[in-house]
Amino acid sequence: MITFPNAKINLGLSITEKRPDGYHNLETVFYPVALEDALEIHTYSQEDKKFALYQHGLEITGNPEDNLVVRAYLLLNKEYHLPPIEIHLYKHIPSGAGLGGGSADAAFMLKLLNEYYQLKLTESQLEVYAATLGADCAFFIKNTPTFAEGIGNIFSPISLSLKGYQIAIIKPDVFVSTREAFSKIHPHHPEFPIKEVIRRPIEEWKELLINDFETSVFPQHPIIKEIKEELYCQGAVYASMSGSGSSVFGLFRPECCIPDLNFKEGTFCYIGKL
Ligand SMILES: C[C@@](CO)(OP(=O)(O)O)[C@H](O)COP(=O)(O)OP(=O)(O)OC[C@H]1O[C@@H](n2ccc(N)nc2=O)[C@H](O)[C@@H]1O
Ligand SMILES: Nc1ncnc2c1ncn2[C@@H]1O[C@H](COP(=O)(O)OP(=O)(O)O)[C@@H](O)[C@H]1O
Repeated sequence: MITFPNAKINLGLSITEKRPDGYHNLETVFYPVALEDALEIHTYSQEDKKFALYQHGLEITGNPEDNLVVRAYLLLNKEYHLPPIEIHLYKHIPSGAGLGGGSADAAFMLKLLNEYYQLKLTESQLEVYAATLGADCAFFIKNTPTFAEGIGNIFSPISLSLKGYQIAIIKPDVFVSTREAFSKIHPHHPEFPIKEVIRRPIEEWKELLINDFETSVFPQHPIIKEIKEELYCQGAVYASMSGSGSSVFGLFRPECCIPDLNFKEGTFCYIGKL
């Protein structure tokens, strides 16, 4: 059985408080994007191993046992004693990009196992499992536009449709550590709350909808700022870094003809429709 885990972008991201546990409270809107990995599972015929993971496409750092699809499988296996499985993961969403690719894979693995082995888990139960695998992971269970607060794990649905808009996602060949990006932030409540800004016309977002990580990440990686500026030059109605970077997205009007985007070699570029 096969499924296609998709990426997300952050529309605005405010880091509001540092918590006693070292984590930060934040506010953001997660919006799904049709940039997809492919994830396939089969019951494994050789029963001497619990799982075998075959990776294709873009590279993922770390050991196979730490891959979030494996962690999702082991999590459900602990409770439901699942048969051994063979996993094929084709990575198309770049990692460490602020696009939630790892979290999407984990959440879609939970949904896939639920269906394949008829575990009859409800959406709420899947969300509880997903939340243990990563702060934003549970978002991908419903996978609809969502306002997130807390450490990025308390969700409320929002009514927002960007259907028809085009999106360009550009990721330069630089790595941003999420932990380090957080450590450079001075938390504060935003002047214009994201939940309100998002209801305003998209033309106003450029001035009002802010990703706080840009302030801490841009000075260290000017290339990310340059990409954002280039997307505006090319006609984006709104452009921003996603999450803690290093990808930047630009939203273009449905009728806009996105010109050829020429970035340095090694830069990931995706153009699609919302
Ligand atoms: C901030 C967001 C917004 O979308 O960034 P992106 O991952 O999308 O870039 C996410 O919520 C990130 O979630 P996730 O990527 O799962 O972060 P984790 O691995 O749980 O945390 C990495 C490190 O970031 C810090 N961290 C993370 C989340 C949070 N609310 N406060 C924090 O201070 C902690 O130091 C933690 O050790
Ligand atoms: N299936 C997976 N896909 C991508 N990254 C994964 C996966 N499993 C584990 N990881 C690890 O998770 C980290 C964060 O990945 P990802 O969620 O794609 O980035 P981001 O948090 O920037 O959105 C990577 O450093 C990678 O080593």
